[in-house]
Amino acid sequence: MVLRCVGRHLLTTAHNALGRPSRRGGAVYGSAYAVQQEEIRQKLQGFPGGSINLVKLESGIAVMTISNPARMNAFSGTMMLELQDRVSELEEWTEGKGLIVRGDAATFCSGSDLNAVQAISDPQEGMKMCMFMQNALTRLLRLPLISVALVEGRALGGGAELTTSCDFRLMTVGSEIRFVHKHMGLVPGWGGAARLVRIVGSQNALKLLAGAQKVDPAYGEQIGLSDGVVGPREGEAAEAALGEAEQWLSNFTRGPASVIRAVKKVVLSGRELPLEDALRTERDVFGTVWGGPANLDALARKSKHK
Ligand SMILES: CC[C@H](C(=O)O)C(=O)SCCNC(=O)CCNC(=O)[C@H](O)C(C)(C)COP(=O)(O)OP(=O)(O)OC[C@H]1O[C@@H](n2cnc3c(N)ncnc32)[C@H](O)[C@@H]1OP(=O)(O)O
Repeated sequence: MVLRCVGRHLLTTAHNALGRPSRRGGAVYGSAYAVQQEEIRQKLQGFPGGSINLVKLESGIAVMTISNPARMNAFSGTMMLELQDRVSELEEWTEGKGLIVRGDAATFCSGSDLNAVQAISDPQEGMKMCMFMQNALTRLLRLPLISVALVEGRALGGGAELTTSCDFRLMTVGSEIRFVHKHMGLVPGWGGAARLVRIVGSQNALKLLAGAQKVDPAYGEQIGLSDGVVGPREGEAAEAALGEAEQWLSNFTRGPASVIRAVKKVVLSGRELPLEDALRTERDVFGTVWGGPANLDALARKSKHK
C-alpha cells in the first residue's frame, strides 16, 4: 500500500494518472455531487435511443463507437449513461493501452439529441446534465490509455466537445469539427471550452467559439486541433479510416502496457497538475517502471537507439 501526500490529497490506495484513487478517480466533482447525479441519471433514462459500443482488441486498443445513426449519432439520455458505464469499464481494463472513439455510419456525432435538450431546458437541470457529461468526459480524458478521436463526417456541438476529450484527433477528408454552440445561444458545457483552450490556445479557441467556424482537416492541422488525415481514399471502403487510425495509434501503443500507461500518466499529470504535484506524480510513476520487467529486459538486451 502506498501512503503519501499529493497536493491536499492523502492517498492510501492504487492511483490514477493524477495521483488520485484510481476507481472513478478521474471524476471532476466530489461526493457532494452524488445525490444530484442520481437525479440526473433518472432524468436521462427518460430519453432512450442509440448506444455506445465498446470492443477491446487483442492489440490493447479499444474502439468505442457512438451509435445513433437516425440522428447523426446525437447523444440521447441513455447514451450519456452508457458513456459513463463504458468509461468505468475502461478504467478497469488493466491490459489496455489505446482507445479510438468514433461514430457509426461514417459520421462522428451531432451533439446532444435536440429532442432531449428541449425537454431539459430548465437551467438547473441543464447544469446537472452538464456536470454529468463533464464528469464522464473528464474521466475519459484521464484514462491511462492513449486516446484518439477518429472524426468522419461531422462533429458538431457536444460532438466537437467529445473530440477534445481524447489525446489526439484524426480527421478524414471532407470531415468537419464545429463548435456550433454560439448559434444555439450557448457556450460549451461538457468541458469542451476548457480543453479546447489547452489544445489550440486561447486565440484560436476564441475564434472557433465566437465564430462557430467550421474546422476542416487542413485548418485543423494548422491550429493543432487535428493530428493528421486518414482514409478512406478514392476506391477504399469506409472502414479503411478505422484501420488507418489503428495503425497510426499503434505507433504509440507498441510495447508493454505498464510502460505505455506510465507514459500517459506522466503526460497527463504534467498537463493538469501544478508543477510540484506533477513532479511528485512523475517520481511515483517512475518508481513503477524502474527495475520493472521491460526495464530489466532492455538492460539485458543492451538496447541501442541508433
Ligand atoms: C450546442 C451544445 C449542445 C449541448 O448539449 O451542449 C448540443 O450539442 S445541441 C446539438 C448541436 N447539434 C445540432 O444542432 C445539429 C443539428 N442538425 C444539423 O445541423 C443537421 O441535421 C446535420 C448537419 C447534423 C445533418 O444534416 P443533413 O442534411 O445531412 O441530415 P438531416 O438534417 O436530415 O439529419 C438526419 C436526421 O438526424 C437528425 N439529427 C441530426 N442532428 C440531431 C441532433 N443533434 N439531435 C436530434 N436529431 C438530430 C435530423 O433531425 C434528421 O432527422 P429527421 O427525423 O430525418 O428529421
